[in-house]
This record gives sequence, structure tokens and C-alpha cells, in this order.
Amino acid sequence: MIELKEVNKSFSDLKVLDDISIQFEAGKTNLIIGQSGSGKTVLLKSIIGLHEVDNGHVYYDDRDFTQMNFNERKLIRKEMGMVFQGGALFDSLSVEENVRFPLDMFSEMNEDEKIGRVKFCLDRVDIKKAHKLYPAEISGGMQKRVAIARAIALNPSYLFCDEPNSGLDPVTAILIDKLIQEITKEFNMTTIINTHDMNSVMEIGEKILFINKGVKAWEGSSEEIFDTENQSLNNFVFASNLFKKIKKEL
Ligand SMILES: Nc1ncnc2c1ncn2[C@@H]1O[C@H](COP(=O)(O)OP(=O)(O)OP(=O)(O)O)[C@@H](O)[C@H]1O
Repeated sequence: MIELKEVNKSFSDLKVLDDISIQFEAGKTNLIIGQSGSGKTVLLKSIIGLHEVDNGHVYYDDRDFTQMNFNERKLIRKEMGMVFQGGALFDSLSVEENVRFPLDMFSEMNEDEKIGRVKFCLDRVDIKKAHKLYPAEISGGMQKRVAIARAIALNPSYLFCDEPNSGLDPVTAILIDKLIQEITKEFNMTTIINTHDMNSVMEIGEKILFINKGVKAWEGSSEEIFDTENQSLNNFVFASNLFKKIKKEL
């Protein structure tokens, strides 16, 4: 579980996060949604320590990350996996070398264990016969699968995904969302996903945090989102004509 307590973050006199408190549970796909510029990326970066919060606390299973020194944080970072926007694979490394990279950097595994782990992770995301190919030689959907395989290589307890299905067609996007949800449950990870994709919200939104101008405006699940009276959330969710139509028919 990851818990935020009264997290605040400003840049000069611009307040970006205003007293955010929430719990993200293990084994669930937790989504952060909100309009462009609402503070999603700053929040995700604050959770993983790429931004220092001004005040408030971020707990990783009762361990106060905000109070830790550099070395203590380094240990927690080993428990984190990340899927960056666009996949962020190393172009000059093959698929299997990409997945092996965190093992070489951060694990004590021997050669056989590394080979086994790379195979396990690539099998898990259903990559077949592409181990020796380079990122430029595989499709966008496969690149995301490789990015997920790399993110789970060190068997993380916490998985962070920034717009994991950006740039994908709707069918592939849902497959990637579902894959993230499956591995979240299988490995009991606390997964936090930044997204503004309403399909993701409906498909895998087990816990949703909606932020509006840096403030927690709503939290709930995809089942609850259609019934909300929250005006800013309604404006966000029903911005598209398709979702307006669905709401009318409910
Ligand atoms: N390093 C920074 N220095 C100053 N201001 C920043 C910095 N990072 C973000 N901001 C500001 O914080 C606000 C929130 O930005 P953020 O990137 O978190 O939005 P977002 O919700 O992730 O948007 P998007 O969906 O477009 O990625 C914006 O006004 C942005 O300009």
C-alpha cells in the first residue's frame, strides 16, 4: 500500500498539489486522472521522490519515504518498477538486453538466474520470438510489453505507469491496460497509473483519484464514476460526446 498524507507541492508561488491525502492499495490498479496541467505528473514524481514535497508524507507500507535519507530511499527504489510514457526503451539494446538492464544494474543474480528471469518476464508479457530484435523493429504495443517486462524484472512491490497506453490504438491500449491489471493482481503490487484515457478509467479503474487544479476533487471506482454529483469530475468524464451518450442511456 502507498499512502499520501496532506501532500503539498509548489513551484515558486505556483501551488501545484494542495493537501492531497489518499491510500492506494496493493493488488489494485489505482488511477490518477485529471485535466492536462492538473498536477498528475507532479504527484507521481512526488510519490517516487523525483520531486521533494514541501510538506506532508508519502508512506510505502508504513515506511515514511519523505523522512528517509538517500541510502534508505535507494533501498525502496529497488522495490519500484516504472513504465514511462512512450516505453522509454534503450534503442541500442535488444529486447532481452532491455529487460536484463535492471538486473545487471541492481541485482546480485548470477548469469543463469538473469537469463531465467529475463525469459520469465518476457514470457509473462507474451513476447515470443522477438528477444533478439531491437525496439525499432517491433510494434508500439510490443514495445509497451517489453517496457512492462523490464519494469517487473526486479519483482517490484510498487509499479508506476505514466500514460502507459499513449500512442496505441484502442484495442491494443485495452490489452496493455488488462496486462497491467493482471500482473498487479498476480504479484500483489501497488500499481499507480497516470492517465487521461477514459477507456482505461472504465476498464481498470479499481481506485481512481481525480485531481482538479492540484486538489483531490474525488476518489472512487469506475462503477461509482457515472453516479457522481461532482461537477468538475462530470465535466472531465463527459467531455466526449460518446460518454455523454452513455450517461444519457444509463
Ligand atoms: N518543474 C516544474 N517547475 C515549475 N512548474 C512546473 C514544474 N513541473 C510542473 N509544473 C507545473 O505544474 C502544473 C501541473 O503540471 P503536471 O505536469 O503535473 O500536469 P499534468 O496533470 O500531468 O498534465 P498532462 O496531463 O498535460 O501531463 C503545471 O502548471 C505545470 O506547468
